[in-house]
Amino acid sequence: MRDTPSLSLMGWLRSLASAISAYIAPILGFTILANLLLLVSPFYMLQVYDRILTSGSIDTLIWLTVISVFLLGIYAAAEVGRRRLATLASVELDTIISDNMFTHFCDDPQEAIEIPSRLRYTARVKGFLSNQAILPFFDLPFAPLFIAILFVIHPLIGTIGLVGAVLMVVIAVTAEGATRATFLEVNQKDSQAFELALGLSRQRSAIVSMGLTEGALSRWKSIREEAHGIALNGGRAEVSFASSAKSVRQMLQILVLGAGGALAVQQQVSPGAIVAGSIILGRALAPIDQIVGGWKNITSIREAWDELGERVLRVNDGRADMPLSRPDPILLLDRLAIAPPASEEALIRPFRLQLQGGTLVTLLGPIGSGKTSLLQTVVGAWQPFSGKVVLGGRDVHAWASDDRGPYVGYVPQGVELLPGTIAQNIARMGKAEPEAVILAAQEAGAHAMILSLKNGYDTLIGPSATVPLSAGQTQLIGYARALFGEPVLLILDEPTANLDRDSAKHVIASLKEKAERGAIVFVATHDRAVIEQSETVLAIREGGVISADANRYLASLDSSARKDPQQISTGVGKTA
Ligand SMILES: Nc1ncnc2c1ncn2[C@@H]1O[C@H](COP(=O)(O)OP(=O)(O)OP(=O)(O)O)[C@@H](O)[C@H]1O
Repeated sequence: MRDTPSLSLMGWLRSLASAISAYIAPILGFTILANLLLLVSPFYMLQVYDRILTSGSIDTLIWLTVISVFLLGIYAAAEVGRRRLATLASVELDTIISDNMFTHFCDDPQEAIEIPSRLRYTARVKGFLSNQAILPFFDLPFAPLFIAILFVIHPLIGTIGLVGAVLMVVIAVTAEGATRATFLEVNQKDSQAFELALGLSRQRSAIVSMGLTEGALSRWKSIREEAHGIALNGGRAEVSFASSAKSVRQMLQILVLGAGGALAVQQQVSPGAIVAGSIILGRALAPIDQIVGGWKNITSIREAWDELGERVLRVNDGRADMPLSRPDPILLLDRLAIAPPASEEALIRPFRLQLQGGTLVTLLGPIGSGKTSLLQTVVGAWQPFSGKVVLGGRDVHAWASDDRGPYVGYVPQGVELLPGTIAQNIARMGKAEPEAVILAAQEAGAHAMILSLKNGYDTLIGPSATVPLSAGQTQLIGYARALFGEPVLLILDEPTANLDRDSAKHVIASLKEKAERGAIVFVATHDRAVIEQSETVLAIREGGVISADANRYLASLDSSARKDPQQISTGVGKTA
């Protein structure tokens, strides 16, 4: 979270306006109409006090009333129009941000972590428009017009209006300076509390089993208490500014009435002008009053806008690349070096490897050596530190994820499924023929297990699930998802880790079968049974990748009677 916003208030308003530019002109049109029609009531008062009361003409009064009511009807329609447009603009903005958010989510692993907070910021910005809190900013430019009318009524009344408006702007500017720091501090504490709550909800078992409840609760309480303390102190300033603005506005209206009364006694203005002047002053000051009263809200939106950043606000040009055909099953890791996102040092030094369809390769290495990192890079989730991953002649990282995805099956370590049904998860959340879903489940050895569930393929996963799936069940469904659509490249990270012997046997047999049918199968594993089915092993050792014939590797393991993959030495040659 930044301490100061990157944009000034005007800069922020300009940036917001450009994001919803299509709506600005129509909202402005309705605003002009509504503000001009706001003059109907003071004009009506002026006529009633100065003409009707002196002439006693009931006919004129009736006509005047009918016309005024009609014009106020148009005013109401203009208000509805601009409010509706503000809501539509909020929907448009939400769509732009969501589209961009998911595009960046695919491009940059760091963006995935940001999504929950970005969603909270988006809701704030959207609320600013849908709650019509933006409209006082549209009304503000009409304040000079109303003050000019006050000058026409009488220079003294105009001067009171002008001084009052300047005073309220000073209150607004001071309020911004005085409350911003507090607001940002409270927000920071709120985010800390939110992250702690998220951690607690994910680690309930560890907390309960090891008696961490009291410690977690006191940590939570201390963050909340700090936030409350700051909010209470800062809240006092905020309430003072809002109340000052309100009472200044009331006082000014009294002053205008008083000054008007004095001028009327001296017959410098008519009695109607006193009432009209007071109403017009009220209209001139209303937007400033609303802006000062909602300052906390505005600070919060500006912060959200800043955090979202220009990137997620850029309008999508809607262009889509031409989908590419099924790639040839040739995987080239070309001088590929691996590093976790944002890391400045390579975890795995450059290596070269080419795999053809029909091969099953196992990836070995001690814990933390970079197996998962290597697989994440090969599937396109992480950018290479250097070098390229080329599938069927196409650079995986320059290939749009949605277009590339159908040709890649990936079972990550610790599979997690998306909220939805089992069938939707296997079908990768897209539309699919039931036969294709069932085929993938059968190949993964998950079909019987799924049918044994009460709702079969319609069993819900995620927050709406009645019964959570076990780790093994989740892994099998994750494997079926990877097999769906017959991908060219299958990448699996410890696919047998949570499985019983029979399921593991089925998975290994199906991997072998997939390879025999032409796919490239690349598996990180500690499971000897997988290595026995593979032709080649790759081992990560001290930041380098070495390759070996799987049979020779196993023989060397047996001869040394050590099962640690780090021990490969015999028959292992460096990759090109
Ligand atoms: N998302 C990430 N961001 C930053 N660093 C990461 C990330 N994921 C892994 N690392 C780091 O990369 C290194 C290798 O981790 P990786 O998970 O690739 O190892 P591994 O060989 O798969 O281990 P294991 O056998 O335990 O699964 C670790 O030091 C880890 O801290």
